[in-house]
Amino acid sequence: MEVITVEHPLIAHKLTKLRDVTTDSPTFRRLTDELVTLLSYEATRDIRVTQTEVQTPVTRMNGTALTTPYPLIVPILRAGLGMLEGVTRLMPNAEVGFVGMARNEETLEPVTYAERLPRDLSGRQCIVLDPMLATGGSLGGTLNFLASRGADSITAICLLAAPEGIEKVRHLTEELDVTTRLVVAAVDERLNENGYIVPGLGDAGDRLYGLAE
Ligand SMILES: O=P(O)(O)OC[C@H]1O[C@H](OP(=O)(O)OP(=O)(O)O)[C@H](O)[C@@H]1O
Ligand SMILES: O=c1cc[nH]c(=O)[nH]1
Ligand SMILES: [Mg+2]
Repeated sequence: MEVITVEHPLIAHKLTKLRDVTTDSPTFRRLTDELVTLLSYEATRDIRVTQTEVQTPVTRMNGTALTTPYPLIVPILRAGLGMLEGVTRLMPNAEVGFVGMARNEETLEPVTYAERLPRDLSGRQCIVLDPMLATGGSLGGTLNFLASRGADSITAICLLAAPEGIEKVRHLTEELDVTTRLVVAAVDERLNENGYIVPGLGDAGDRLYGLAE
């Protein structure tokens, strides 16, 4: 699995604001949206394209069009939903599949409560959205769903990742034999005893949408 940490002053600035405990929900949502749009620039670098002719006001020329079908966009609910608009704004015609997972905060294992994905993803590129890659259980489970339906190239966009989660997902993708890239704004130090990313930004879902229960 290729891991791309996008180093850019705008990303570092917005991520710092996002981490700030005093940042309120509306600002957190806006910053998440802006960050995912910036990360998408790197995450879509290997998106498939075809040549197309275009008539300019002056002449005809060879141009570029995204190959259809576009990559399937898959936000992992809840927190991944906060990243959806930032990607679909760039590819308005892309299809969206959904995976709903909530981590059991005692076992740290993800529980899947929703799954709405196309049955056949043979030969399809997919872009998975989740702000946090902590133990890797949630992203790993989603990669399993996509690979079992035949997806052949998966890019995950995360805001923060822990080294422990990256290693777990790396092993899994070797087993699954699916080309996977991770595009991330920062790789943090570690997980704490509660499975939270340190220094991190807290619970991304709660900061976007309020306490779950
Ligand atoms: O790598 P992991 O250890 O699986 O942890 C990461 C997951 O935890 C968070 O979701 P959460 O379970 O809090 O659900 P939520 O989005 O509804 O808040 C986050 O958005 C990831 O999906
Ligand atoms: O730090 C973490 C770990 C898991 N999920 C989050 O939202 N934050
Ligand atoms: Mg949460």
